[in-house]
Amino acid sequence: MRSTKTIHVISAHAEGEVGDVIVGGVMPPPGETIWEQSRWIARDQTLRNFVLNEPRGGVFRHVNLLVPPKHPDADAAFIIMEPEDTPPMSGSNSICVSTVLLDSGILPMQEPVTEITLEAPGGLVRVRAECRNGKAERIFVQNLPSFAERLDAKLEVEGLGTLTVDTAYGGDSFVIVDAAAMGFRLSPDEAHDIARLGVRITNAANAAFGFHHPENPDWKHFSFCLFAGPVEITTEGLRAGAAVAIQPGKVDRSPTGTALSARMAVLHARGQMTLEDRLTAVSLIGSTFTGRILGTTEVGGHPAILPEISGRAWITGTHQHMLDPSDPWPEGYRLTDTWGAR
Ligand SMILES: O=C(O)[C@H]1NCC[C@@H]1O
Repeated sequence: MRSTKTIHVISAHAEGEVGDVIVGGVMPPPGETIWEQSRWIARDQTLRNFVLNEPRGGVFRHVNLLVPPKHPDADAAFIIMEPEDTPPMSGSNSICVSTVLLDSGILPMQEPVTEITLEAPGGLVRVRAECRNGKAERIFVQNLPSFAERLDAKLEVEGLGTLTVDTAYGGDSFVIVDAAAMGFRLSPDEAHDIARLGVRITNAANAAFGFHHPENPDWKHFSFCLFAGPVEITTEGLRAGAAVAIQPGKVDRSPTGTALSARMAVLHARGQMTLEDRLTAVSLIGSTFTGRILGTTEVGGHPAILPEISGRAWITGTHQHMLDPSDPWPEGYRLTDTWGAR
């Protein structure tokens, strides 16, 4: 056996969505801040290609690189690599990272509750983990300040006509469409159509509006399209289906923590969700994240909420990714049969 790289990974999923964690074998990238380091990873592409492309990755995989924190309050920091983007924050990935840090012993666990602070590229996120018998059973993440951007905007999508959409930020940028108005019940058999249409809607919103974050001028595009199900009132709070199309064309298996945060910001802006409410988002595979609004704030003078999301993650294995120097595809490859719903 010979290898010019050995990258140590603990694999995990959060409510169905894969979020692997690189725990060794990669030096921290250059940059004064975690955001700058994440921009370096996004520009350089070498690590992204190595772990995300086939034969080591696939379109379903997200990979997180642990790096030493820059902020004095942070216990750990991570850079998120998604199929096409290297985003400010991610709900499922932050839940996977927290679970791997605690369940594998990288950070000490205290039962019944462990509190840690993580530094995501977009900022600090406080994490509370409910822990029992050495397992972080539920992770609560205080996500980045989230805000509604446009409400009831008109968006022309070729072949679909004029759609009424909301746009919002929940740690990442969303176009939000009404699932029922698009003809979806949000059942698993609709995944391919949701992926395909979602990418068209995201691309149309990028062409028509572009995204603007008042404090992060680098994040200029919409990453995702959320197909939002109707909000039902149950004895346990509010409940709604959620399916998120991820570039280049797949559906999040989890209910998407950033989407839940974005949706809570929109519901709050419309006066349809208060600080007393809980909103449970249900994914196409029936998994759930639950959210609440901890308070209100401002982002660059824009009204925003402080969201908390919670969900569960499980470790699925460990890998040592290697590169034989004679491998003709050191950066791997992507083909459109699986890389993007057509
Ligand atoms: O939960 C989330 O926010 C994420 N899931 C995969 C894509 C998003 O970043």
